[in-house]
Amino acid sequence: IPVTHSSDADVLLQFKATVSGAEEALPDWVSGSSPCVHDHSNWTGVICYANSVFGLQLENMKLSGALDLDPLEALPGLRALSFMGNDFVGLMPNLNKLGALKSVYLSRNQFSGMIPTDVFTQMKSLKKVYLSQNDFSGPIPSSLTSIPRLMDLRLDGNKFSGTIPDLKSSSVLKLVNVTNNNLEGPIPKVFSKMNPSLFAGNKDLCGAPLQVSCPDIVSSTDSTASSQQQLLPNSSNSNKLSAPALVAIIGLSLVIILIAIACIRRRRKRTVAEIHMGKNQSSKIHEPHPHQYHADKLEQGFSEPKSVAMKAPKEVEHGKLVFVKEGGVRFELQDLLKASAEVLGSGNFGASYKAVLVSGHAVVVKRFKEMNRVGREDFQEHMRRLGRLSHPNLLPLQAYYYRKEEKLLVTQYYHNGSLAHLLHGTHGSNQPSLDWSTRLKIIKGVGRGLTYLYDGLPMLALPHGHLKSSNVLLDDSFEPLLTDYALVPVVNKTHATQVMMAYKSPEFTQHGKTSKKGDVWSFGILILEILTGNFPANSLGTGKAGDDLASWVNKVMKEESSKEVFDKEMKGTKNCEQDMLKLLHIGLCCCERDEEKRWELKQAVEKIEELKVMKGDDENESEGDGDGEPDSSSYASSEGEMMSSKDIIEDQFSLSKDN
Ligand SMILES: Nc1ncnc2c1ncn2[C@@H]1O[C@H](COP(=O)(O)OP(=O)(O)OP(=O)(O)O)[C@@H](O)[C@H]1O
Repeated sequence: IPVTHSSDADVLLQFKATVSGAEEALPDWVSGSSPCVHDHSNWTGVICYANSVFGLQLENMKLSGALDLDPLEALPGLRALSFMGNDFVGLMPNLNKLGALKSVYLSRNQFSGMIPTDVFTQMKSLKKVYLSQNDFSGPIPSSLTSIPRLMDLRLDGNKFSGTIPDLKSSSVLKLVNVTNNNLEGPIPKVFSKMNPSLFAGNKDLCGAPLQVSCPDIVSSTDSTASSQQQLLPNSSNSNKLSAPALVAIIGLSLVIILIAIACIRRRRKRTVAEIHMGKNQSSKIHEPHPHQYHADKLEQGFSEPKSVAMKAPKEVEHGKLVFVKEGGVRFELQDLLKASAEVLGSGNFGASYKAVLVSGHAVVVKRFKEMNRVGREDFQEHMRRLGRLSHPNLLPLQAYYYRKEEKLLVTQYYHNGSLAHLLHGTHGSNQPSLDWSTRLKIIKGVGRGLTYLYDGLPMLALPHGHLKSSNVLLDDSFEPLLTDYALVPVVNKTHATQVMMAYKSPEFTQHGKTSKKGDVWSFGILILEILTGNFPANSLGTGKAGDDLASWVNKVMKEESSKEVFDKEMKGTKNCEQDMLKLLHIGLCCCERDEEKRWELKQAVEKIEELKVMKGDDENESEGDGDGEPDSSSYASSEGEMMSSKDIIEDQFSLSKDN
């Protein structure tokens, strides 16, 4: 039997002995057995390739204490390490002896202190460095600038201070996230085109992409001064100006002032027109026919957002935003109104705007009409309840504004947008269609978020109530975040029954009653939408019974073949067909028309969790990520929990290919 060299086992056992909590978390790491057998992992959290250990994925295992990586030096094939979501403390572990690593994931621990400047000096192969949500302080280590292939750097949620080093040496850097630190000074030019929200929540950062200009530094003042000297007559010469020259200068200034006034007027007009356009779109969206809804939705919801001024609701100027969570960035309603805003779309309740505050913090403000089911006090109590919820797959509510006629709910902005946008919107060539492993990861996350809502809000008849693909946002690593959840108790009943997803369920449309399984039905539709790539128009409108997505899937499976059901744009499906069929079956069981026979959420989620997130190995997966590697879609590369062995295997492939 081809097994790992005994030395790999010895090394891992030696490492295990240094980690608190490993005894309970890694019971199958025992002497006498082997971490890899026939190329497959035989020990928890060990990833194997060519019968040797090349990855450790020890995430969310309650491991604690200091992390000493030195014993791992003796694993020649080691390329990826993930310890995310544990309770490790102390200084940043020493990576210097692990020079061949390609990915290091240490997010969501309690590492602290300054990171030595030279920690990454020997790490020439690193591509992904995740240090988010720890307690690191001091400057961002400058040795990061010496990593030639660094693609993805996450430093958010720490206490890094000082300036951001200029990472221009890494020509392939695609994403850097430094939100919520204490950074200051100019943002290096190389990041000027990135999303401003990736720099939000810092002490004093300035320059593009933020809309905060940096104070003049001496050299630029000097150069401005010298260029001014060239353009304007200096004082000693000014006496010598002739009368015609003076007339020309005054005339020119007047023309410039007139042009500026004209531009400001035109700009104002355009802004007002754009606001009107937003209103028209929102009235269009209430057209009764479901297909019309789809077409309008695609047209307005998924197109490029437009810049507008966010209009203050009447009297809003005097109101106060109420923040529902401790900590985090604080701002006033006035700051929101002053912020530059874009319409993201007009939904069933009102428009949603993206607003970028002067600090660079990007938020979404959703205006809710038809939200008067309860009075002010009960509304506030419900918002506080929502504020107490916390789960990686729920978009947290940050703040709300209450006024009888209209409410505003404020959440963080996510630049990847919604699942609906990714499935049905137009995406450029740099954003290929979602692959199988990413789709499964999204469904798993939605299931986890729903389970949390069911456990956290047992008193609600419909804990989500409005689950659909435009209410599933995606973070940078394509982890899903549910939004617009738990609003049924505060939405006017008639409006809720007309527009909210759970009221489109068969039991409500046929018998006018709701049950907790209404959310399961929406989940089933969402699963089918994700697998087929078809927009579930009928589940949103008043489609005939038997004319919905589930019936379509059943029909195609019966009359043609199950293969025909799946989205043709879904890549990475090779060798995953069994799991795809299983998931399709789970989706159908959640869509069962007979509520009695329909699965419980728990059952569905357990079945989904049994499916492993593994990337398929389609030969035709050719979209590169810019450095000639087979790991095509940037989003399939994992953020911690979903880092599959295949992901890491592909890292290994790319490494051997690069060398
Ligand atoms: N926090 C956010 N970050 C990024 N995009 C968002 C955010 N919240 C909403 N969006 C996007 O803005 C668009 C409009 O959302 P909105 O919630 O107003 O309408 P909807 O989800 O289409 O319909 P409904 O009102 O029925 O929920 C959608 O494409 C949605 O995905």
